[in-house]
Amino acid sequence: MENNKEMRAWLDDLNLNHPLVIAGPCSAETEEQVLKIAHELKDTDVSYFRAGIWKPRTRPGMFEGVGALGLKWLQKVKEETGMKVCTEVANAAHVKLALEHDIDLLWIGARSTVSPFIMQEIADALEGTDKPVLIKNPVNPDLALWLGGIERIYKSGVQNIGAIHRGFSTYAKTKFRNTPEWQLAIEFQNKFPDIPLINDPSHITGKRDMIMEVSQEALDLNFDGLMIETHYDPENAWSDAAQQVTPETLVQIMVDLKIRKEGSSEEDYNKTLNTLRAQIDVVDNQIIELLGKRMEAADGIGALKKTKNVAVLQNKRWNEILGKMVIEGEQHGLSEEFILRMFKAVHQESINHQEKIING
Ligand SMILES: O=C(O)C(=O)C[C@]1(C(=O)O)C=C[C@@H](O)C=C1
Repeated sequence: MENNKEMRAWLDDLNLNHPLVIAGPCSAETEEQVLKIAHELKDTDVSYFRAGIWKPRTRPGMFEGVGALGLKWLQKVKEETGMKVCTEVANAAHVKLALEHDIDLLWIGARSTVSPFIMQEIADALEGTDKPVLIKNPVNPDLALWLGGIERIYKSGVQNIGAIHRGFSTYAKTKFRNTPEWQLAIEFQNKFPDIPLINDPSHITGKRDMIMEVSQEALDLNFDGLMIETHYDPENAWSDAAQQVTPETLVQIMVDLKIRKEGSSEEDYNKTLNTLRAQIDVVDNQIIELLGKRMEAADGIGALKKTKNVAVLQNKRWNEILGKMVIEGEQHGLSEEFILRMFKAVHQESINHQEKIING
């Protein structure tokens, strides 16, 4: 699969002057609930009304969605509000039913994207459809698996394609429900700049009061749109109650979000930008030179350890370095998270160098 300008045609054809907005409840609960939310979203920036009807839940016995009945409610939303509608599909039977009910856009969830077998089954069922199909990232931060899933759908003749970034599972406790790992989204855009990329702040944050900040970060990183779970009574929603916002809050978020331009043609801006970029280029070269010097010293240590048969890993020394660098970093406005990530990478490179020498 190669990047291709046509991949974003379905989005460009909407001619929006704002990011694409997909909103609606996590789950369709009742016909009244679906229609009430849809009417509240009707005259807003929302282009696609969403509602989950087949819900993949972590444990059995939880509310697993109303099933095919919900497709009729989505059809009613279309008739009554004129909004396009969308839902998640997780197997060939879902695809068949969704297409039969003329659902306008389908998405594939993170728990499906992890499985090449289920992705192939869904791809085969979608063959040749002109409905846009959006593929959520797999639960684990694996860009190749995400792209592989998209490729399966694309290869079955689905031209109108897109991706949803919903964050990634992690064992570590973080402030997110699913950590965004923004680097992965950036890499995605570098490889496929024309596949529309939609951010899902609801699943990334798991908390409604963080949705604004994550949505803004997504727009700052050139995302094409947002999918935000919306319910008139979030606290009493049948699923994901903590992360849904009311239609009023959604409208306010859309007003408050700053939409960034790709660049500016103003001369002053470009002059200053170029000066600052030149500074960055100089510093980047210095960093590389210094890292090279650091590795030369590590090579020396490796050679020395080889003569005395001493282990490469020296945890006491390593912890001293980390502790000192975190404090030093703080004094230079560098976050602990960054310092830890950076020095762990430096340490690993040093170990790799020494391994070569000691076992060479
Ligand atoms: O000080 C050492 O013994 C080293 O091998 C250097 C170094 C480092 O790169 O800073 C690398 C490996 C050890 O775990 C500790 C520190």
